[in-house]
Amino acid sequence: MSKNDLDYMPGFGNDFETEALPGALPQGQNSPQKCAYGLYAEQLSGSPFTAPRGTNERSWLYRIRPSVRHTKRFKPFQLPLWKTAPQKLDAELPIGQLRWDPVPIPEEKTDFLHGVKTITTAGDVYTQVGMASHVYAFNASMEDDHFFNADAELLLVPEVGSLHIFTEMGKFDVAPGEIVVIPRGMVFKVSVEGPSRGYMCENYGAKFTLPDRGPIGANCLANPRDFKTPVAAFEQKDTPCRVIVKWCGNFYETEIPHSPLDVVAWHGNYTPYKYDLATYSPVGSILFDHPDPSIFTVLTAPSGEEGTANIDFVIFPPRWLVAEHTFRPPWYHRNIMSEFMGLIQGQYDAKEEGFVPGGMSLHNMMLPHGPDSGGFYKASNADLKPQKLDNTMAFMFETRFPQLLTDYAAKLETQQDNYIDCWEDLKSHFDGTPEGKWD
Ligand SMILES: O=C(O)Cc1cc(O)ccc1O
Ligand SMILES: [Fe+2]
Repeated sequence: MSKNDLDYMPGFGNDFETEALPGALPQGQNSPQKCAYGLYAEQLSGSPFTAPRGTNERSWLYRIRPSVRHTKRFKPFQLPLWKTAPQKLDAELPIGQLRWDPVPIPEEKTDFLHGVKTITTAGDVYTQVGMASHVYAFNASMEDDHFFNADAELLLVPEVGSLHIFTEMGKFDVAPGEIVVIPRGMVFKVSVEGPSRGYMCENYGAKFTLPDRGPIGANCLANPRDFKTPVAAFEQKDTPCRVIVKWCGNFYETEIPHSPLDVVAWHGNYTPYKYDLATYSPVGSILFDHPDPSIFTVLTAPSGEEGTANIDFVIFPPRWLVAEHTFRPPWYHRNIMSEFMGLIQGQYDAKEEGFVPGGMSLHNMMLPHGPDSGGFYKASNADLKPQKLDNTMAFMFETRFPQLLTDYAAKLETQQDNYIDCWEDLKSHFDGTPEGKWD
């Protein structure tokens, strides 16, 4: 392999092409009678063959062995804390509002797959709608184990520790502050240097794409060139390996005598990619009032119904607050969409205390929420000069479906029993006068 096998190509949804050995990628056709280097040609389809051009996704992989040689007989594999929708709604479990402190990172040797714990599931994997919100916490690399998820596209949001991800289509380094998206069906393994923690969204539905910008125009928000797809990289390893598969909520393993990461060249538009959240160019209110948080959407997974996302991935990045005569933090609200939030860094402006990096909150369909009492009084009395919100990076997995809690999440010892009390000190200021009473 060349020393540049950790290189990236810019662009979102481009038709890329890349080869780790010169001449490995056929030119002018997909299926030569015999491929260079004796490789096998294989198509990986991310959309039905007949999807409209704008959503048609597939890649051609040129590999040492075809994927059918990377899956032998399957036997069941257990990952009991990684759950899948549909879950039955357990009347004993709370619906929210809920908040948790960070999950501890295990001390015993734990790899990525065993580090995933499901917090909520939504929709239905069998009909390819909905999602799951997970946390991961682990400390060991997958050496000879590999994984692919037939159920979902994966969006990983690291909070502690960089992830080194070797996919069929190339290698990534993903640091906290960056995100990575791995398409449904793609084989990969995750390596780490030490304790690692973050969040993960499983998208059972249509792939994440960039939101339309409407009147914002052709620039800002997440710009396509800031998305990075790796160049081809492969390993030729003829020692025992395992492939673990997630398929309709069950896990299976299969043992093979070689590495499945053997793609020497590829071309196409069905690819993994990473994105640095610091390159997001937020657009906001520059005179008064507070826009809906959809203005901070990084990626959206459409549901088929216009404007109603299966999932929106939204961030709350560092930014200037300049609105005049305005209550600047999030307003109080109830929402038909369900909001799972996490914090990658610093503080969130609606919750200065209690919501810490690695923690999470759940504000489910139609359940009221908004700034805690401290935040409300501070913002109501603030001097409204321009203010820079620094040292902050929160995010939201927002879905049109109710997010059902797992038993694990409901019983997690880091759940804050007193979360609901953060609104306890919001008083009535109504005394019949237009000024109200504020003492
Ligand atoms: O609940 C939250 O904190 C997320 C959020 C932020 C905001 O500015 C407006 C609405 C909203 O749901
Ligand atoms: Fe909200």
